[in-house]
Amino acid sequence: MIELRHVVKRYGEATVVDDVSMVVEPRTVCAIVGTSGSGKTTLMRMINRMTEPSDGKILIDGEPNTKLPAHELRRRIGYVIQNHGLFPHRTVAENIAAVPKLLGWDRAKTAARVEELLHLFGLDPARFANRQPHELSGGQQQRVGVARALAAKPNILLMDEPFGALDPIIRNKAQADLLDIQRSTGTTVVIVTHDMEEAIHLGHRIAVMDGGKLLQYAPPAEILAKPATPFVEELIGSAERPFRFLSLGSLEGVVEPGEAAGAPIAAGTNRRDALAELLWSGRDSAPVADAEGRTIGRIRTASLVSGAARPAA
Ligand SMILES: Nc1ncnc2c1ncn2[C@@H]1O[C@H](COP(=O)(O)OP(=O)(O)OP(=O)(O)O)[C@@H](O)[C@H]1O
Repeated sequence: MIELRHVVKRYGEATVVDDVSMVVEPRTVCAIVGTSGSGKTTLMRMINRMTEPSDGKILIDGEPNTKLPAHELRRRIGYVIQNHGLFPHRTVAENIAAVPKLLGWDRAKTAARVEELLHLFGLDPARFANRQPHELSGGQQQRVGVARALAAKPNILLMDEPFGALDPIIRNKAQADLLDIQRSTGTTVVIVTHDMEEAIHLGHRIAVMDGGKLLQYAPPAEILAKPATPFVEELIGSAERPFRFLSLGSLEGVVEPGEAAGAPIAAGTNRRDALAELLWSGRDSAPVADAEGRTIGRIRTASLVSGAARPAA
């Protein structure tokens, strides 16, 4: 658990993080969103003391983060930045092994971990382990950046706009991979992003920053349904709001008995994607199939549309 208590950062006269208190529960993803210069990165960097607060306290699993020397704390917390920050003259394997090496892991254990991570991120060790970062695509470099941050199995992973430089398709894949890995390892993730879409997709809770202040800290559904201020509402984007709301919902609850024509929609599809499929194929209903391909009922455009309405207060 990460707990921020009245955290403040000042640079000269400017207060860039202004009395922020929040708790990130273990095994969850917290997405920090806000406009440029709102203090997102500064807030996150105070967790691993890349930036020291001017005031306030940060506790990790109940202990002040000042208990360990800063460099030791940083080795225990994974950190990923936008342009991956890989060492350019080291191989992929050496990059991933950097923190285990600092922690004094033996060769065999380190090599096994590097191999495990390369497999996990879909990078065949025989092809990729000995390449240098410039011999990889942007998406591959970013995967190596995340693998490196996870190498020593940190409980906490901090990510600063990690997918900002990726094209939309690779970005979706990187987000899906992150969620899979987060679920399977139980890592607590704090991710800074400009993109509300990304925050809604990844975050169990979203922290909205503006001018150094934490305006709202709540689960995505609550941010969408009850934005705390006009700024939060603006950030959500009123035109996008119903669709973002739909994207949070599964088909469970809207599947009804009955038949429908045409290609089935997978039961694991979110409501927004299912609606898009119905609209695009010009149907007002579609069969729904489970993972084995068995039809389990149908969905109707009308019931998806009514689920996009603002929830009753
Ligand atoms: N070392 C520093 N010295 C002085 N001012 C700083 C320093 N680091 C950050 N700032 C200022 O603090 C404010 C918040 O910066 P920060 O990087 O946290 O914002 P951000 O929300 O992450 O922005 P972006 O999305 O553009 O990265 C900015 O006005 C920035 O200029």
